[in-house]
Amino acid sequence: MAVFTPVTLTELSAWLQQFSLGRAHSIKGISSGIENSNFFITTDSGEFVLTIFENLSFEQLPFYLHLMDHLAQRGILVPAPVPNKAGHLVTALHGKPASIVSKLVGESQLSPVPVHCAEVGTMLAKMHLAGQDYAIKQENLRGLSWWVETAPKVMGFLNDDQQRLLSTELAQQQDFAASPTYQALPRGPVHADLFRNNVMFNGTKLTGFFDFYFAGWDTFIFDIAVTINDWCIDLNTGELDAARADALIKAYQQVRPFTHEEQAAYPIMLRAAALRFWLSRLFDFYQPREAHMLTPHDPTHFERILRKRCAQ
Ligand SMILES: Nc1ncnc2c1ncn2[C@@H]1O[C@H](COP(=O)(O)OP(=O)(O)OP(=O)(O)O)[C@@H](O)[C@H]1O
Ligand SMILES: N[C@@H](CCO)C(=O)O
Repeated sequence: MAVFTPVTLTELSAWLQQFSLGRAHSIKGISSGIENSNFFITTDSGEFVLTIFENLSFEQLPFYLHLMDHLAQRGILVPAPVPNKAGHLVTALHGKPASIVSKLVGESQLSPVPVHCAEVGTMLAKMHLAGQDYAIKQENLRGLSWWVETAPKVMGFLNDDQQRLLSTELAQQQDFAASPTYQALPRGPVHADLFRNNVMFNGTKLTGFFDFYFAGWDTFIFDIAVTINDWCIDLNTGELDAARADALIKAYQQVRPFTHEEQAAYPIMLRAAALRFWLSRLFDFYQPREAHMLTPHDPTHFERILRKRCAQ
């Protein structure tokens, strides 16, 4: 279970006094996350999710929490952050930044069909539009600069063929990032990690996007590519499923049509999105942090997706 920072009910009860949520009834660690320590908590006011941030700083966090607040106020289905009595969305718990957000109803749809992908496409486009007047700017911390910084740290663990793939793809992404097409891509605050396990559904109805802690300013088409690379592929082969990808893109474009530059950038952005998660998974695999029974995600999954997207 990936709880890096354990919290007891007694500790929660004391900490919760700064909120207007009444008494704490229960706390239960959530095992599925790999980035932060997450807990379902029950209080006099109902059920919430408590997150202790393991990597993000007090300075970086307002971007994510105010973004969720901004989006929620514009009708995008996302968890609402709960302020403490002083109005702060982030406060220290065990010396680390922590926050409470509302608990979404529903469950993850891990075997999506086109109707789920269409729901995701529609909400993603609405989210991109709703974020356009968001005032706080913070770059995608897992963007190109991080790829350049991280590649040398994992290179020594790779075989020759993998090293070639990583170096070549990184160079091509750097070239593309310097191109006029890339510079002209529409951008804003994006989720940047909208995988199947970060969306809730009730049946075929989408009930929320969550886990915004990799969000940042980046191109909308990168966000779309990250989403397609998870929602619209066969997990066993890495092949794109045309019916699911078409459903997602068509639904997205009914709300926000692609620009000419986005059409052009789509194939290389599918590769960029695969590279980003290959790298982060390699990094987590070879440089693991302390956690109670953490199981890192398989890096070869995104290596295979990257190879497939390159071959297309
Ligand atoms: N607001 C929420 N409402 C309901 N469930 C939530 C909420 N936030 C998190 N969860 C639950 O907690 C689990 C882990 O949360 P989350 O994905 O945010 O963790 P994480 O550490 O950032 O993980 P990862 O980066 O691997 O996705 C989710 O799969 C979901 O079941
Ligand atoms: N979605 C990421 C985990 C970080 O949120 C992955 O599957 O590698």
